[in-house]
Amino acid sequence: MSDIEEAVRTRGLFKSFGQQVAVGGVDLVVPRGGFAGLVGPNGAGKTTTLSMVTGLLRPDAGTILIGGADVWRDPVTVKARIGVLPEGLRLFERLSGRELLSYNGQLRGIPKGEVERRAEELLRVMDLTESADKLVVDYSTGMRKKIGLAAALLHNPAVLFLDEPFEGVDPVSANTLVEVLRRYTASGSTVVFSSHVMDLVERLCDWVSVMNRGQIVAQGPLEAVRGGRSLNEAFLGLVGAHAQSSGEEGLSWLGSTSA
Ligand SMILES: Nc1ncnc2c1ncn2[C@@H]1O[C@H](COP(=O)(O)OP(=O)(O)OP(=O)(O)O)[C@@H](O)[C@H]1O
Repeated sequence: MSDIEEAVRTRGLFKSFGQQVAVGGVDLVVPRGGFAGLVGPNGAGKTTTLSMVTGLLRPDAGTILIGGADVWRDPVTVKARIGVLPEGLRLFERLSGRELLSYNGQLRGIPKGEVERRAEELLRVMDLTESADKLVVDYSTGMRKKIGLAAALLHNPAVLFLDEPFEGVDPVSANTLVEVLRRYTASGSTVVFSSHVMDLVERLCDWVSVMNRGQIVAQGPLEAVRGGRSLNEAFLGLVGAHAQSSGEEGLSWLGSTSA
């Protein structure tokens, strides 16, 4: 794949926190127009990788290109191209949903009338019109994810990064998010999202990167990574989860009461 066809390309990405190597030389690739899942067990380094890729955390070493532009050398170009739904979702809580979108649009330099038009459409598609004037602090988890996604989409980015977008989201809201994301990728844009939910990744993604202990252990088209198994089976094999789950030896005290 040439750099032109790659929406995201990291080389030798590295980050440690003291003695802890969080990301140990990652070459992440996501093809343009792909719907990509970044999966891995807790602590694998997904959030640290996405934070560096989106310009939120400076790498110790390595390079990151988004659509061929270097994230840390050319941050203005890259930030205009990307949308981010970060982990923990720190939003401006004292704004209403509508104000949040309006504020984001103005920060992005989009003309006011256009911001209003896009914001109303996004609120409608996300089923948030009735709550548009409520403060974000009073939103539920699912509503926060939806308004966060709306804010990340408002400037029509070429690449959208989502850290655990479906966590804590009910099936109805998850369905709305999926529909919006499908529509977005159908037009040639790229989505990269991290998740623990293999079924969802299998259903949505055409490209998968599997991380374990700060490394990419498998990466490519979904079918190739699965290799004829379910993604969950392939994942457990890749991250060595069978070896870790020595349930028969430990926890002998658990479940032994007979009250
Ligand atoms: N700010 C930090 N300071 C110290 N250690 C950190 C920090 N951020 C992450 N780490 C460590 O780096 C490793 C990777 O963490 P990271 O949050 O990137 O994993 P993850 O794959 O996103 O995990 P999860 O699926 O649990 O969210 C972990 O061992 C974590 O403890």
